[in-house]
Amino acid sequence: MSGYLPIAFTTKMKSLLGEEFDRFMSSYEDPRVYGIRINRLKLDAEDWRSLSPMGESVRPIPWAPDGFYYEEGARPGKHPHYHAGLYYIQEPSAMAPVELLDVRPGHRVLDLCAAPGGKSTQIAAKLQGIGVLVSNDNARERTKALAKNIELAGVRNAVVLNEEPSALAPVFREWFDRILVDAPCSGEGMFRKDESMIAEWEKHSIERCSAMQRHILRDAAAMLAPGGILVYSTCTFSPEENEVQMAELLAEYPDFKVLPVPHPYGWKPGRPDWAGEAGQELSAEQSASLGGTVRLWPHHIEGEGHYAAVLTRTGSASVEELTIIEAAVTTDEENGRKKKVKGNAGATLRAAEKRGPRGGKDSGKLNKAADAGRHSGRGQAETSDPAELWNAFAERELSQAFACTGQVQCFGSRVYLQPDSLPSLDGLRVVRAGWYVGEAGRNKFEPSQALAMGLRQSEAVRSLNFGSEDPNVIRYLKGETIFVHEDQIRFGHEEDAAKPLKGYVLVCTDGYPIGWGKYSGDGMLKNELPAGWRWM
Ligand SMILES: C[S@@+](CC[C@H](N)C(=O)[O-])C[C@H]1O[C@@H](n2cnc3c(N)ncnc32)[C@H](O)[C@@H]1O
Repeated sequence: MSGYLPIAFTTKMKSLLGEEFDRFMSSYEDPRVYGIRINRLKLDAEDWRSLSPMGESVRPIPWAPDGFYYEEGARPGKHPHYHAGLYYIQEPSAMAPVELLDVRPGHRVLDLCAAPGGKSTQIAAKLQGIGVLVSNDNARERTKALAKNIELAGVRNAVVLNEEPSALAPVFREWFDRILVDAPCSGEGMFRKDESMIAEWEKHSIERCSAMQRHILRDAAAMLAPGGILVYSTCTFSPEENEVQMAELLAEYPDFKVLPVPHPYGWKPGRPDWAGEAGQELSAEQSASLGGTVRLWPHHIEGEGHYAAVLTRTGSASVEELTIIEAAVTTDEENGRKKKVKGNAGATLRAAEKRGPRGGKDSGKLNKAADAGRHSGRGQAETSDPAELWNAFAERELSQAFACTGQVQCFGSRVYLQPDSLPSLDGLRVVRAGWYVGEAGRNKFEPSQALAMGLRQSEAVRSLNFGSEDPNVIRYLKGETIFVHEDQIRFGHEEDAAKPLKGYVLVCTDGYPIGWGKYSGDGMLKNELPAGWRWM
Protein backbone atom coordinates (compact mmCIF):
# COMPACT_ATOMS: atom_id res chain seq x y z
CA MET A 1 0.00 0.00 0.00
CA SER A 2 3.01 2.31 0.32
CA GLY A 3 2.38 3.37 -3.31
CA TYR A 4 -0.74 5.22 -2.16
CA LEU A 5 1.03 7.31 0.44
CA PRO A 6 1.17 11.06 -0.30
CA ILE A 7 4.51 12.04 -1.84
CA ALA A 8 4.81 15.05 0.48
CA PHE A 9 4.53 12.61 3.42
CA THR A 10 7.10 10.09 2.18
CA THR A 11 9.55 12.85 1.21
CA LYS A 12 9.36 14.37 4.66
CA MET A 13 9.65 11.02 6.43
CA LYS A 14 12.70 10.18 4.34
CA SER A 15 14.46 13.37 5.39
CA LEU A 16 13.53 12.80 9.06
CA LEU A 17 14.31 9.11 9.28
CA GLY A 18 17.37 8.88 7.04
CA GLU A 19 18.65 5.32 6.93
CA GLU A 20 15.68 4.06 8.96
CA PHE A 21 13.30 5.19 6.23
CA ASP A 22 13.32 1.91 4.27
CA ARG A 23 12.36 -0.11 7.34
CA PHE A 24 9.63 2.39 8.12
CA MET A 25 8.25 2.09 4.58
CA SER A 26 8.37 -1.69 4.58
CA SER A 27 6.12 -1.72 7.68
CA TYR A 28 3.30 -0.55 5.39
CA GLU A 29 3.52 -3.88 3.56
CA ASP A 30 3.31 -5.87 6.83
CA PRO A 31 -0.04 -7.36 7.78
CA ARG A 32 -2.09 -5.20 10.12
CA VAL A 33 -2.25 -6.14 13.79
CA TYR A 34 -5.48 -6.10 15.76
CA GLY A 35 -6.06 -5.43 19.46
CA ILE A 36 -8.69 -5.82 22.12
CA ARG A 37 -8.60 -4.61 25.68
CA ILE A 38 -10.41 -6.55 28.37
CA ASN A 39 -12.78 -4.45 30.46
CA ARG A 40 -11.61 -4.83 34.04
CA LEU A 41 -14.83 -3.21 35.26
CA LYS A 42 -16.48 -6.52 34.38
CA LEU A 43 -13.78 -9.17 34.66
CA ASP A 44 -10.03 -9.61 34.58
CA ALA A 45 -8.00 -10.77 31.62
CA GLU A 46 -7.44 -14.31 32.93
CA ASP A 47 -11.16 -14.84 33.55
CA TRP A 48 -11.92 -13.59 30.06
CA ARG A 49 -9.32 -15.89 28.51
CA SER A 50 -10.83 -18.93 30.17
CA LEU A 51 -14.35 -17.86 29.12
CA SER A 52 -13.77 -16.81 25.54
CA PRO A 53 -13.26 -18.93 22.41
CA MET A 54 -10.54 -16.38 21.51
CA GLY A 55 -8.79 -16.88 24.85
CA GLU A 56 -6.24 -19.44 23.61
CA SER A 57 -5.20 -17.70 20.42
CA VAL A 58 -4.58 -14.15 21.68
CA ARG A 59 -1.12 -12.76 22.53
CA PRO A 60 -0.42 -10.14 25.23
CA ILE A 61 0.35 -6.57 24.20
CA PRO A 62 3.51 -5.88 26.23
CA TRP A 63 2.64 -2.34 27.38
CA ALA A 64 -1.04 -2.95 28.22
CA PRO A 65 -1.80 -5.49 30.98
CA ASP A 66 -5.37 -5.94 29.74
CA GLY A 67 -4.54 -5.73 26.03
CA PHE A 68 -4.19 -8.62 23.55
CA TYR A 69 -3.38 -9.05 19.87
CA TYR A 70 -5.99 -11.16 18.16
CA GLU A 71 -5.88 -12.92 14.83
CA GLU A 72 -7.37 -11.46 11.69
CA GLY A 73 -10.79 -12.99 11.09
CA ALA A 74 -11.63 -13.53 14.78
CA ARG A 75 -14.38 -10.86 14.59
CA PRO A 76 -14.69 -10.04 18.31
CA GLY A 77 -17.34 -7.43 17.46
CA LYS A 78 -19.62 -10.32 16.42
CA HIS A 79 -19.74 -12.14 19.73
CA PRO A 80 -22.22 -11.83 22.62
CA HIS A 81 -19.30 -10.90 24.90
CA TYR A 82 -18.90 -7.68 22.89
CA HIS A 83 -22.55 -6.85 23.65
CA ALA A 84 -21.88 -7.56 27.31
CA GLY A 85 -19.09 -4.93 27.26
CA LEU A 86 -16.41 -7.45 28.20
CA TYR A 87 -13.83 -5.79 25.93
CA TYR A 88 -13.13 -2.85 23.66
CA ILE A 89 -11.59 -3.25 20.21
CA GLN A 90 -8.60 -0.89 20.22
CA GLU A 91 -5.49 -0.41 18.12
CA PRO A 92 -2.54 -1.69 20.22
CA SER A 93 -0.39 1.46 20.25
CA ALA A 94 -3.47 3.52 21.20
CA MET A 95 -3.46 1.65 24.53
CA ALA A 96 -0.13 3.24 25.55
CA PRO A 97 -1.18 6.81 26.57
CA VAL A 98 -3.58 5.70 29.32
CA GLU A 99 -0.98 3.27 30.66
CA LEU A 100 1.30 6.30 31.02
CA LEU A 101 -1.36 8.39 32.79
CA ASP A 102 -1.04 6.43 36.05
CA VAL A 103 -4.75 6.57 36.91
CA ARG A 104 -5.70 5.27 40.36
CA PRO A 105 -9.10 4.77 41.98
CA GLY A 106 -10.28 8.06 43.47
CA HIS A 107 -8.66 10.34 40.89
CA ARG A 108 -10.49 13.11 39.09
CA VAL A 109 -9.68 12.45 35.44
CA LEU A 110 -10.39 14.49 32.31
CA ASP A 111 -10.31 12.92 28.86
CA LEU A 112 -10.48 16.12 26.85
CA CYS A 113 -10.69 14.80 23.26
CA ALA A 114 -12.44 11.56 24.07
CA ALA A 115 -14.67 10.32 21.21
CA PRO A 116 -15.31 7.52 20.42
CA GLY A 117 -14.17 6.52 23.89
CA GLY A 118 -11.38 3.94 23.59
CA LYS A 119 -9.20 5.72 26.08
CA SER A 120 -12.10 6.85 28.27
CA THR A 121 -13.22 3.25 28.80
CA GLN A 122 -9.60 2.32 29.56
CA ILE A 123 -9.41 5.13 32.15
CA ALA A 124 -12.75 4.07 33.66
CA ALA A 125 -11.45 0.54 34.14
CA LYS A 126 -8.47 1.91 36.03
CA LEU A 127 -10.72 4.05 38.25
CA GLN A 128 -12.74 0.95 39.19
CA GLY A 129 -15.83 3.11 39.78
CA ILE A 130 -14.10 5.31 42.38
CA GLY A 131 -13.39 8.94 41.50
CA VAL A 132 -14.66 10.92 38.53
CA LEU A 133 -14.16 10.67 34.79
CA VAL A 134 -15.11 13.68 32.67
CA SER A 135 -15.13 12.65 29.01
CA ASN A 136 -15.38 15.50 26.56
CA ASP A 137 -15.36 15.95 22.81
CA ASN A 138 -16.23 19.08 20.86
CA ALA A 139 -17.84 17.13 17.97
CA ARG A 140 -21.51 16.69 18.83
CA GLU A 141 -22.11 13.67 16.57
CA ARG A 142 -19.07 11.87 17.92
CA THR A 143 -20.22 12.25 21.52
CA LYS A 144 -23.10 9.85 20.72
CA ALA A 145 -20.64 7.01 20.11
CA LEU A 146 -18.64 8.17 23.12
CA ALA A 147 -21.66 7.99 25.43
CA LYS A 148 -22.68 4.61 24.03
CA ASN A 149 -19.22 3.09 24.49
CA ILE A 150 -19.06 4.36 28.06
CA GLU A 151 -22.48 2.84 28.73
CA LEU A 152 -21.59 -0.44 27.02
CA ALA A 153 -18.52 -0.71 29.26
CA GLY A 154 -20.76 -0.34 32.32
CA VAL A 155 -19.12 2.85 33.58
CA ARG A 156 -20.97 4.41 36.52
CA ASN A 157 -18.82 7.41 37.39
CA ALA A 158 -18.47 9.31 34.11
CA VAL A 159 -19.91 12.57 32.85
CA VAL A 160 -19.94 13.17 29.09
CA LEU A 161 -19.61 16.73 27.85
CA ASN A 162 -19.67 18.29 24.40
CA GLU A 163 -17.64 21.43 24.81
CA GLU A 164 -14.72 23.44 23.60
CA PRO A 165 -11.86 23.16 26.12
CA SER A 166 -12.01 26.95 26.59
CA ALA A 167 -15.53 26.54 28.07
CA LEU A 168 -14.32 23.87 30.51
CA ALA A 169 -11.20 25.67 31.73
CA PRO A 170 -12.94 28.26 33.94
CA VAL A 171 -15.24 25.62 35.46
CA PHE A 172 -12.55 23.04 36.22
CA ARG A 173 -9.62 25.31 37.01
CA GLU A 174 -6.78 23.22 38.56
CA TRP A 175 -9.38 20.56 39.36
CA PHE A 176 -8.10 17.37 37.73
CA ASP A 177 -5.48 14.94 39.05
CA ARG A 178 -5.06 13.44 35.59
CA ILE A 179 -5.70 14.85 32.12
CA LEU A 180 -5.44 13.07 28.81
CA VAL A 181 -5.15 15.18 25.66
CA ASP A 182 -5.40 12.62 22.87
CA ALA A 183 -5.32 15.40 20.36
CA PRO A 184 -6.95 15.70 16.95
CA CYS A 185 -4.03 15.23 14.56
CA SER A 186 -3.10 14.66 10.93
CA GLY A 187 -3.34 10.90 11.58
CA GLU A 188 -0.19 9.73 9.80
CA GLY A 189 -0.15 6.67 12.05
CA MET A 190 -3.59 5.66 10.77
CA PHE A 191 -2.71 5.26 7.08
CA ARG A 192 -2.33 1.46 7.27
CA LYS A 193 -5.37 0.88 9.47
CA ASP A 194 -7.70 3.17 7.58
CA GLU A 195 -6.79 4.13 4.02
CA SER A 196 -9.41 6.90 4.00
CA MET A 197 -7.05 8.74 6.37
CA ILE A 198 -4.66 9.20 3.46
CA ALA A 199 -7.20 11.40 1.68
CA GLU A 200 -8.01 13.17 4.96
CA TRP A 201 -4.34 13.99 5.48
CA GLU A 202 -4.37 16.80 2.93
CA LYS A 203 -7.48 18.34 4.50
CA HIS A 204 -6.25 18.06 8.08
CA SER A 205 -3.08 19.86 7.28
CA ILE A 206 -0.32 19.74 9.82
CA GLU A 207 -0.50 23.51 10.35
CA ARG A 208 -4.22 23.40 11.06
CA CYS A 209 -3.86 20.52 13.49
CA SER A 210 -0.91 22.20 15.22
CA ALA A 211 -2.97 25.32 15.83
CA MET A 212 -5.82 23.25 17.32
CA GLN A 213 -3.41 21.32 19.53
CA ARG A 214 -1.84 24.53 20.81
CA HIS A 215 -5.22 25.90 21.94
CA ILE A 216 -6.40 22.63 23.45
CA LEU A 217 -3.16 22.20 25.40
CA ARG A 218 -3.33 25.69 26.94
CA ASP A 219 -6.83 25.07 28.26
CA ALA A 220 -5.87 21.58 29.45
CA ALA A 221 -2.92 23.05 31.35
CA ALA A 222 -5.28 25.40 33.21
CA MET A 223 -7.32 22.45 34.48
CA LEU A 224 -4.45 20.38 35.90
CA ALA A 225 -4.03 20.45 39.68
CA PRO A 226 -0.50 21.06 40.98
CA GLY A 227 1.20 17.70 41.27
CA GLY A 228 -1.16 16.25 38.65
CA ILE A 229 -0.20 14.45 35.44
CA LEU A 230 -1.10 15.39 31.89
CA VAL A 231 -0.48 12.99 29.01
CA TYR A 232 -0.40 14.46 25.52
CA SER A 233 -0.71 11.97 22.69
CA THR A 234 -1.20 11.82 18.94
CA CYS A 235 -1.31 9.11 16.30
CA THR A 236 0.86 11.09 13.92
CA PHE A 237 4.59 11.30 13.23
CA SER A 238 5.04 14.97 12.34
CA PRO A 239 7.35 16.80 14.81
CA GLU A 240 5.20 19.95 14.51
CA GLU A 241 2.35 18.09 16.23
CA ASN A 242 4.54 16.32 18.77
CA GLU A 243 7.91 17.55 20.04
CA VAL A 244 7.28 21.13 18.84
CA GLN A 245 3.99 21.28 20.77
CA MET A 246 5.75 20.10 23.90
CA ALA A 247 8.70 22.47 23.45
CA GLU A 248 6.34 25.44 23.13
CA LEU A 249 4.34 24.41 26.18
CA LEU A 250 7.45 23.93 28.32
CA ALA A 251 8.83 27.30 27.24
CA GLU A 252 5.57 29.03 28.12
CA TYR A 253 4.83 27.28 31.42
CA PRO A 254 7.86 26.85 33.65
CA ASP A 255 5.77 24.96 36.23
CA PHE A 256 5.27 22.09 33.79
CA LYS A 257 7.97 19.51 33.32
CA VAL A 258 8.32 16.26 31.42
CA LEU A 259 8.34 13.03 33.39
CA PRO A 260 10.72 10.91 31.34
CA VAL A 261 9.19 7.75 29.90
CA PRO A 262 11.43 4.67 29.86
CA HIS A 263 11.77 2.98 26.50
CA PRO A 264 11.11 -0.74 26.80
CA TYR A 265 9.06 -2.79 24.28
CA GLY A 266 10.80 -1.20 21.28
CA TRP A 267 9.51 2.27 22.19
CA LYS A 268 11.86 5.05 21.06
CA PRO A 269 12.71 8.43 22.58
CA GLY A 270 11.17 11.68 21.35
CA ARG A 271 13.31 13.70 18.92
CA PRO A 272 14.40 17.12 20.23
CA ASP A 273 16.56 17.51 17.11
CA TRP A 274 13.40 17.48 14.96
CA ALA A 275 11.85 20.25 17.06
CA GLY A 276 15.02 22.22 16.40
CA GLU A 277 14.76 21.57 12.67
CA ALA A 278 11.15 22.77 12.76
CA GLY A 279 12.41 26.15 13.99
CA GLN A 280 11.95 25.69 17.75
CA GLU A 281 14.87 27.00 19.75
CA LEU A 282 15.64 24.69 22.66
CA SER A 283 17.73 25.02 25.77
CA ALA A 284 19.84 21.99 26.74
CA GLU A 285 17.31 21.23 29.50
CA GLN A 286 14.33 21.38 27.13
CA SER A 287 16.16 19.21 24.70
CA ALA A 288 16.77 16.59 27.40
CA SER A 289 13.11 16.82 28.40
CA LEU A 290 11.89 16.10 24.89
CA GLY A 291 14.11 13.04 24.78
CA GLY A 292 11.98 11.78 27.66
CA THR A 293 8.84 11.75 25.54
CA VAL A 294 8.10 8.63 23.56
CA ARG A 295 7.56 7.53 19.98
CA LEU A 296 5.97 4.24 19.04
CA TRP A 297 7.03 3.43 15.48
CA PRO A 298 5.34 0.80 13.29
CA HIS A 299 8.75 -0.59 12.31
CA HIS A 300 9.82 -1.08 15.95
CA ILE A 301 6.63 -2.35 17.61
CA GLU A 302 3.56 -4.31 16.59
CA GLY A 303 1.16 -1.38 16.25
CA GLU A 304 0.36 1.56 14.00
CA GLY A 305 2.37 4.20 15.85
CA HIS A 306 1.82 6.91 18.46
CA TYR A 307 3.54 9.78 20.22
CA ALA A 308 3.13 10.47 23.95
CA ALA A 309 4.52 12.94 26.45
CA VAL A 310 3.94 12.76 30.20
CA LEU A 311 3.94 16.12 31.95
CA THR A 312 3.50 17.11 35.54
CA ARG A 313 2.71 20.45 37.07
CA THR A 314 5.17 21.27 39.78
CA GLY A 315 3.50 24.37 41.18
CA SER A 316 0.92 27.00 40.34
CA ALA A 317 3.23 30.00 39.89
CA SER A 318 2.46 30.64 36.25
CA VAL A 319 -1.24 29.87 36.27
CA GLU A 320 -2.12 33.56 36.25
CA GLU A 321 -0.51 33.86 32.84
CA LEU A 322 -2.95 31.42 31.28
CA THR A 323 -5.75 32.88 29.23
CA ILE A 324 -8.55 31.57 31.35
CA ILE A 325 -11.65 33.54 32.10
CA GLU A 326 -12.36 34.06 35.77
CA ALA A 327 -15.87 32.79 36.28
CA ALA A 328 -18.03 31.72 39.13
CA VAL A 329 -16.95 28.19 39.94
CA THR A 330 -19.71 27.17 42.28
CA THR A 331 -19.04 23.96 44.07
CA ASP A 332 -22.30 22.62 45.34
CA GLU A 333 -21.94 21.82 49.00
CA GLU A 334 -24.17 18.83 48.48
CA ASN A 335 -21.58 17.37 46.16
CA GLY A 336 -19.10 16.92 48.96
CA ARG A 337 -21.21 14.31 50.69
CA LYS A 338 -21.38 10.65 49.79
CA LYS A 339 -24.85 9.29 49.40
CA LYS A 340 -26.34 5.93 49.06
CA VAL A 341 -29.00 6.59 46.52
CA LYS A 342 -31.26 3.63 46.97
CA GLY A 343 -33.78 4.20 49.71
CA ASN A 344 -32.27 7.60 50.29
CA ALA A 345 -35.21 9.59 51.61
CA GLY A 346 -34.80 13.23 50.79
CA ALA A 347 -32.11 13.04 48.11
CA THR A 348 -31.57 16.63 47.12
CA LEU A 349 -31.65 17.61 43.48
CA ARG A 350 -29.88 20.50 41.93
CA ALA A 351 -31.41 22.75 39.32
CA ALA A 352 -31.83 21.17 35.92
CA GLU A 353 -29.49 22.60 33.35
CA LYS A 354 -30.73 25.25 31.02
CA ARG A 355 -29.93 23.29 27.92
CA GLY A 356 -30.55 19.87 29.40
CA PRO A 357 -28.30 16.91 28.86
CA ARG A 358 -29.25 16.61 25.19
CA GLY A 359 -29.04 20.27 24.42
CA GLY A 360 -32.59 21.50 24.90
CA LYS A 361 -35.37 18.97 24.78
CA ASP A 362 -35.21 17.89 28.40
CA SER A 363 -34.62 21.38 29.58
CA GLY A 364 -35.60 23.00 32.49
CA LYS A 365 -37.51 22.38 35.55
CA LEU A 366 -36.16 22.68 39.04
CA ASN A 367 -36.95 19.39 40.71
CA LYS A 368 -37.88 19.49 44.34
CA ALA A 369 -36.28 17.34 47.01
CA ALA A 370 -37.42 13.80 46.62
CA ASP A 371 -39.03 11.74 49.31
CA ALA A 372 -37.67 8.44 48.14
CA GLY A 373 -39.35 6.37 50.81
CA ARG A 374 -42.92 7.10 49.73
CA HIS A 375 -44.49 4.57 47.42
CA SER A 376 -47.46 2.31 47.66
CA GLY A 377 -47.38 -1.18 49.11
CA ARG A 378 -48.03 -2.64 45.64
CA GLY A 379 -44.76 -1.16 44.49
CA GLN A 380 -46.50 1.41 42.28
CA ALA A 381 -45.23 4.88 43.03
CA GLU A 382 -48.02 7.44 43.22
CA THR A 383 -46.00 10.34 42.05
CA SER A 384 -44.67 12.01 38.95
CA ASP A 385 -41.41 13.08 40.53
CA PRO A 386 -38.58 11.39 38.56
CA ALA A 387 -36.32 10.98 41.59
CA GLU A 388 -39.07 9.40 43.65
CA LEU A 389 -39.94 7.09 40.80
CA TRP A 390 -36.30 6.05 40.46
CA ASN A 391 -36.00 5.34 44.15
CA ALA A 392 -39.21 3.35 44.10
CA PHE A 393 -37.91 1.39 41.10
CA ALA A 394 -34.61 0.70 42.87
CA GLU A 395 -36.48 -0.46 45.97
CA ARG A 396 -38.63 -2.81 43.89
CA GLU A 397 -36.33 -4.09 41.13
CA LEU A 398 -32.76 -3.87 42.45
CA SER A 399 -31.53 -6.35 45.00
CA GLN A 400 -30.01 -5.83 48.42
CA ALA A 401 -26.64 -6.23 46.73
CA PHE A 402 -27.07 -2.90 44.90
CA ALA A 403 -25.34 -0.03 46.62
CA CYS A 404 -24.38 3.05 44.76
CA THR A 405 -22.97 6.39 45.66
CA GLY A 406 -23.71 9.53 43.72
CA GLN A 407 -26.08 12.43 43.43
CA VAL A 408 -29.52 11.92 41.92
CA GLN A 409 -29.82 14.45 39.11
CA CYS A 410 -32.98 14.87 37.04
CA PHE A 411 -33.18 16.61 33.72
CA GLY A 412 -36.78 16.67 32.66
CA SER A 413 -37.85 13.05 33.00
CA ARG A 414 -34.34 11.58 32.74
CA VAL A 415 -32.59 10.47 35.90
CA TYR A 416 -28.82 10.28 36.41
CA LEU A 417 -26.53 9.35 39.26
CA GLN A 418 -23.76 11.89 39.16
CA PRO A 419 -20.34 11.28 40.69
CA ASP A 420 -19.87 13.21 43.91
CA SER A 421 -17.86 16.41 44.17
CA LEU A 422 -18.28 17.78 40.65
CA PRO A 423 -18.50 21.54 40.31
CA SER A 424 -21.74 22.87 38.82
CA LEU A 425 -22.11 22.02 35.15
CA ASP A 426 -24.63 24.81 34.59
CA GLY A 427 -24.20 26.39 31.18
CA LEU A 428 -22.15 23.51 29.74
CA ARG A 429 -23.40 21.19 27.00
CA VAL A 430 -23.95 18.00 28.97
CA VAL A 431 -24.47 14.76 27.01
CA ARG A 432 -24.61 12.51 30.09
CA ALA A 433 -24.78 14.09 33.53
CA GLY A 434 -23.58 10.87 35.13
CA TRP A 435 -24.79 7.27 35.04
CA TYR A 436 -28.09 7.48 33.13
CA VAL A 437 -30.37 5.13 35.07
CA GLY A 438 -33.68 5.66 33.32
CA GLU A 439 -36.64 7.76 32.40
CA ALA A 440 -39.69 8.56 34.45
CA GLY A 441 -43.18 8.50 32.97
CA ARG A 442 -46.53 8.98 34.64
CA ASN A 443 -46.38 6.71 37.70
CA LYS A 444 -43.74 4.52 36.13
CA PHE A 445 -40.01 4.34 35.68
CA GLU A 446 -38.29 2.75 32.67
CA PRO A 447 -34.77 1.56 33.45
CA SER A 448 -32.15 2.45 30.86
CA GLN A 449 -29.83 0.16 28.93
CA ALA A 450 -26.98 2.03 30.66
CA LEU A 451 -28.34 0.91 34.02
CA ALA A 452 -28.45 -2.71 32.87
CA MET A 453 -24.88 -2.54 31.56
CA GLY A 454 -23.55 -0.97 34.76
CA LEU A 455 -25.09 -3.59 37.07
CA ARG A 456 -23.76 -6.94 38.15
CA GLN A 457 -26.09 -9.89 37.73
CA SER A 458 -26.63 -10.15 41.50
CA GLU A 459 -27.73 -6.52 41.73
CA ALA A 460 -31.05 -7.11 39.97
CA VAL A 461 -33.93 -8.70 41.84
CA ARG A 462 -34.53 -11.03 38.87
CA SER A 463 -32.08 -12.23 36.26
CA LEU A 464 -31.80 -14.78 33.51
CA ASN A 465 -28.50 -16.19 32.35
CA PHE A 466 -27.75 -17.81 28.99
CA GLY A 467 -24.41 -19.26 27.97
CA SER A 468 -22.94 -17.27 25.09
CA GLU A 469 -23.54 -20.25 22.72
CA ASP A 470 -27.24 -20.43 23.63
CA PRO A 471 -29.37 -19.34 20.63
CA ASN A 472 -31.53 -17.32 23.05
CA VAL A 473 -28.69 -14.80 23.38
CA ILE A 474 -28.70 -13.90 19.69
CA ARG A 475 -32.52 -13.94 19.71
CA TYR A 476 -32.49 -11.51 22.60
CA LEU A 477 -29.83 -9.32 20.97
CA LYS A 478 -31.91 -9.22 17.78
CA GLY A 479 -34.84 -7.84 19.77
CA GLU A 480 -36.99 -11.00 19.76
CA THR A 481 -39.29 -12.23 22.50
CA ILE A 482 -37.76 -15.03 24.59
CA PHE A 483 -39.68 -17.96 26.05
CA VAL A 484 -38.59 -18.87 29.56
CA HIS A 485 -39.37 -21.39 32.26
CA GLU A 486 -40.03 -19.70 35.56
CA ASP A 487 -37.34 -21.77 37.26
CA GLN A 488 -34.76 -20.16 34.96
CA ILE A 489 -35.32 -16.81 36.66
CA ARG A 490 -32.86 -16.25 39.49
CA PHE A 491 -33.19 -13.92 42.44
CA GLY A 492 -30.25 -11.62 43.20
CA HIS A 493 -30.49 -11.97 46.96
CA GLU A 494 -32.22 -14.48 49.21
CA GLU A 495 -34.47 -11.72 50.62
CA ASP A 496 -35.74 -11.04 47.09
CA ALA A 497 -37.13 -14.54 46.68
CA ALA A 498 -40.37 -13.39 48.32
CA LYS A 499 -40.90 -10.87 45.50
CA PRO A 500 -43.19 -11.68 42.56
CA LEU A 501 -41.74 -13.29 39.44
CA LYS A 502 -43.41 -10.64 37.32
CA GLY A 503 -41.30 -7.57 36.67
CA TYR A 504 -38.00 -6.48 35.18
CA VAL A 505 -35.46 -9.22 34.51
CA LEU A 506 -31.76 -8.52 33.88
CA VAL A 507 -30.78 -10.66 30.88
CA CYS A 508 -27.19 -11.92 31.04
CA THR A 509 -24.79 -13.99 28.99
CA ASP A 510 -22.13 -16.00 30.82
CA GLY A 511 -23.10 -14.01 33.92
CA TYR A 512 -22.72 -10.52 32.39
CA PRO A 513 -25.72 -8.25 31.67
CA ILE A 514 -26.79 -7.46 28.11
CA GLY A 515 -30.11 -5.68 28.79
CA TRP A 516 -33.57 -5.76 30.32
CA GLY A 517 -36.55 -7.98 29.70
CA LYS A 518 -39.96 -7.82 31.31
CA TYR A 519 -41.62 -10.98 32.60
CA SER A 520 -45.39 -10.93 32.74
CA GLY A 521 -45.97 -14.42 34.12
CA ASP A 522 -47.01 -16.26 30.95
CA GLY A 523 -43.66 -17.80 30.00
CA MET A 524 -42.79 -14.89 27.73
CA LEU A 525 -40.06 -12.37 28.32
CA LYS A 526 -40.78 -9.04 26.62
CA ASN A 527 -37.61 -7.74 25.06
CA GLU A 528 -36.61 -4.29 26.35
CA LEU A 529 -33.37 -3.95 24.36
CA PRO A 530 -33.36 -0.51 22.64
CA ALA A 531 -33.18 -0.58 18.83
CA GLY A 532 -29.77 1.10 18.72
CA TRP A 533 -28.24 -1.69 20.83
CA ARG A 534 -29.37 -4.65 18.76
CA TRP A 535 -27.28 -7.23 16.92
CA MET A 536 -26.85 -6.12 13.29
C1 LIG B 1 -7.67 11.18 18.15
S1 LIG B 1 -9.36 11.48 18.35
C2 LIG B 1 -9.67 10.89 19.98
C3 LIG B 1 -9.76 9.40 20.10
C4 LIG B 1 -10.18 8.98 21.50
N1 LIG B 1 -9.30 9.54 22.50
C5 LIG B 1 -10.23 7.47 21.66
O1 LIG B 1 -9.26 6.89 22.14
O2 LIG B 1 -11.26 6.87 21.32
C6 LIG B 1 -9.40 13.19 18.57
C7 LIG B 1 -10.75 13.74 18.99
O3 LIG B 1 -10.59 15.13 19.25
C8 LIG B 1 -11.81 15.76 18.98
N2 LIG B 1 -11.55 17.21 18.93
C9 LIG B 1 -11.14 17.97 17.87
N3 LIG B 1 -11.02 19.25 18.24
C10 LIG B 1 -11.35 19.30 19.56
C11 LIG B 1 -11.45 20.35 20.50
N4 LIG B 1 -11.18 21.62 20.16
N5 LIG B 1 -11.84 20.06 21.75
C12 LIG B 1 -12.15 18.78 22.11
N6 LIG B 1 -12.09 17.75 21.24
C13 LIG B 1 -11.69 18.01 19.99
C14 LIG B 1 -12.27 15.11 17.71
O4 LIG B 1 -13.66 15.26 17.54
C15 LIG B 1 -11.84 13.66 17.93
O5 LIG B 1 -12.92 12.90 18.42
